[in-house]
Amino acid sequence: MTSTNKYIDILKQYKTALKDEDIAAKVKEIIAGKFAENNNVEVYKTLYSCIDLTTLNTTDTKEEVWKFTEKVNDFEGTYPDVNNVAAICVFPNFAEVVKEALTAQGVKIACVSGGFPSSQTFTEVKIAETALAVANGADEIDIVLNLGFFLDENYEELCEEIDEIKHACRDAHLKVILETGALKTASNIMKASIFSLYSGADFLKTSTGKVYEGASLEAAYVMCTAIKEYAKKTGRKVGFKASGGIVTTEDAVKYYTVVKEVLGDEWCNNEYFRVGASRLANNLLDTIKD
Ligand SMILES: O=C[C@H](O)COP(=O)(O)O
Repeated sequence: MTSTNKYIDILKQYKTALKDEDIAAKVKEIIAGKFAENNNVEVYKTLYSCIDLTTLNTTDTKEEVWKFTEKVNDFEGTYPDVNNVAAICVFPNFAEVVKEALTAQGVKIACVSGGFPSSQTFTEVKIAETALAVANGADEIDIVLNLGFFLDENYEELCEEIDEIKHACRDAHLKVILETGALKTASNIMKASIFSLYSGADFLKTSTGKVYEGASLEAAYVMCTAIKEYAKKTGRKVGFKASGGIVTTEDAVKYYTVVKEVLGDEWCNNEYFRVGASRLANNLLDTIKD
């Protein structure tokens, strides 16, 4: 068997021929039936603790990243019954700054890597960037799947590259971003999810929040379905991260609702669910205070 066949055989174990209109109908049904029961302050608090608080600006400076981290430190004890965010997410060259500034307990350092956000660079560069981020303090690495390989159906190189980056992560968790806005169809999103899962992803993440359309509930539904089926077949639980354009409490509760309905309560905590966002945290706090 050639190694290309190996990847085709993996796909055959899953239902990958999905109709976009069926997925849209399913999501509509879930939100109509279940959103209201999750739209409460306890869920807002859980969501706050699932945030990967993100700054990914071309203009970010060391001083700004330091101040950004201090805000997370200052949060401790401000709301005694609200846990801090899950992680601070920055460009890899700022891992060291966050590591030095961070005093808040339990908050992880997440770094985008691997030629983020395009993923268009040499595999060797992606590996080196990842290894440097980890050496500088990253607990979590967010990379973008190589969409060029995916669209070329070059599944072998696609999966091997993720696997090599996973090794460079050592003990750090690897999140694989599918860039669902570029993949467009539910079938593509399902296939990209499966390849990422079998290449060692610890989390599947929807989007970079750059250039392409960000997260969608339909993409979340497909990715969570892949995670569920994969967990059933292999016994390995992989997390889900929604990111890109998630701003309001209502947006966040909708993603929580999809995760809960597809994956269940076991996934509704920051070990298995994250929301990557630069603008959500204060909105959630405002709704918690009201
Ligand atoms: O990974 C996180 C995203 O880049 C955040 O996107 P956002 O700025 O739309 O919240």
